Amino acid sequence: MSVLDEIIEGVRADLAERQARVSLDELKERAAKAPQAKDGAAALRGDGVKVICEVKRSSPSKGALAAIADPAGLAADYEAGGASVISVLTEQRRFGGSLADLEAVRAKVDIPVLRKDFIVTAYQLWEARAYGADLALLIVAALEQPALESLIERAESIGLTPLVEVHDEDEVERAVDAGARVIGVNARNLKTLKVDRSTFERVGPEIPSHIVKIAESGIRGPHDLIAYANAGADAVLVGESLVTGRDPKSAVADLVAAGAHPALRHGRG
Ligand SMILES: O=C(O)c1ccccc1NCC(=O)[C@H](O)[C@H](O)COP(=O)(O)O
Repeated sequence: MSVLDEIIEGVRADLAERQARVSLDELKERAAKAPQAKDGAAALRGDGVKVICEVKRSSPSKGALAAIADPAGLAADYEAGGASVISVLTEQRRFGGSLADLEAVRAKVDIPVLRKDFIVTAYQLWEARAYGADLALLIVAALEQPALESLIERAESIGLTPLVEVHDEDEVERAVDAGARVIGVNARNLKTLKVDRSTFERVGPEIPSHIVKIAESGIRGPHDLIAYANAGADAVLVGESLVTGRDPKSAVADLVAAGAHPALRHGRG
């Protein structure tokens, strides 16, 4: 069984437990009361390279990274540093996240919030909206094509921007065929968990220009952002280097400054 399969097995078990406690109708009622979703795609477009900052306590590849007693406070620091979107890992078993983290972050920041999880059912999309997310991650490798298509459609219909994650050229084709407007290329191989930063250089050019392109994983600082920008990224998604650093707000500000450098403007507008 691959790491992804193992993670999804745990996700499905936790999901069954939540579904037994909270009906879909209750979630929909809660979603109806949530603040209107912000436009996640718009937040990632424009001049320069935008920065998505992640609330990440632990990971299958590295184990414990940071305790993060106050996820909302961390997200506020990210926002103050100039982040365009906050990513909240809500998977519990391997990443130490929760829907409570998502709710707390949503209540604290004004920028769009991404629910980063292993979404395999529409119920999880309703959860995302009910707890205040504006974007939701859909991983192509975790979904058969009909499920990918229907989850993208459902996400859009309830106001969420789907961030569709790919790892290779075939997955880009599947994401585009399914109607993705925002695609993230993850440099972390989900079978080996190794990060290969050249993945974006290879896979990014396969993504049509009208789609927002995000480079995910392995960004250690401005030099990695610049490399991804030069390969055509509109945004980068950063977790580990921010949560393990001493000053997340300044680290984000350094990334944002690098991303706003006039030399990087590739004119998406
Ligand atoms: O981070 C992991 O070990 C991991 C393993 C299996 C599936 C997903 C995983 N991470 C999720 C992510 O995509 C990253 O948290 C995100 O791209 C940020 O990456 P990084 O800056 O390298 O923490």
